[in-house]
Amino acid sequence: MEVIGVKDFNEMSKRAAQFVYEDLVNRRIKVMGMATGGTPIGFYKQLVRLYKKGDFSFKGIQTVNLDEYVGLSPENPNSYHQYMYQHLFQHIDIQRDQTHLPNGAAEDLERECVRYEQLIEELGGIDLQLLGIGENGHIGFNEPGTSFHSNTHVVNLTTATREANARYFNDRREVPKQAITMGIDTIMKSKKILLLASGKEKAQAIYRLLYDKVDESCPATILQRHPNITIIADNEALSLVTITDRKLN
Ligand SMILES: O=P(O)(O)OC[C@H]1O[C@](O)(CO)[C@@H](O)[C@@H]1O
Repeated sequence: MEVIGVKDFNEMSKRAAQFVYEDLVNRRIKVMGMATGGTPIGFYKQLVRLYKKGDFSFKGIQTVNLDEYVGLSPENPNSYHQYMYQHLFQHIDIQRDQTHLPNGAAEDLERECVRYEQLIEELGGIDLQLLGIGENGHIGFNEPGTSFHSNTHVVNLTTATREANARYFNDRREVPKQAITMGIDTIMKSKKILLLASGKEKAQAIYRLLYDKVDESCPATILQRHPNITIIADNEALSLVTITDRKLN
């Protein structure tokens, strides 16, 4: 595991975009796992900037997102479909059939989970998965207590997660109670993982990810067992981490 410490959100976003862009340009990524939330917004902005400066094409690349809210159609402004369109897809040369997210509005959610898991397999698996981290150590929408053996599944969101995400909705009562998320096993099968963290609210989760016993009560601890993971985090998120454990920027 490599931990790269940077000054702030802006540096984290730039560093992460360079990291991914290099892999894209060198054709090390065919299938890229995308994340949503506040953390990767700067990353997407920087990735678009690099894309616009260079001559890289997204032709041949497929994207798969970690999760989507249950009950929101892809057209809903709060859906992760719209998030991805707004922050990335509309700015790059990628066609609709190259981008994949779970359908939170599917009639049969169980079947949708199976379809999504199979799709990832059929694409050949994820070459690079981008991750954020929840304050309680969740990854994707895998809340504490989720089995490490889980595949794509429906989750009941905790009150804490709904509260944390309420800032994106007009009314907190609109925050869905469920989501479809890749499971922990789905995430762990990715060939490479890049996790981003910014802000003091994430310090405890990063500390637990690095030092706690691997246990389902903190989903992110499983990442200690991933063979190829890089963490890019800012000073506040790394404030509980000893200096020798970071590669300083
Ligand atoms: O980046 P944020 O907005 O702090 O969210 C952290 C995590 O929470 C989620 O948005 C889910 O609540 C994850 O997708 C994300 O990794």
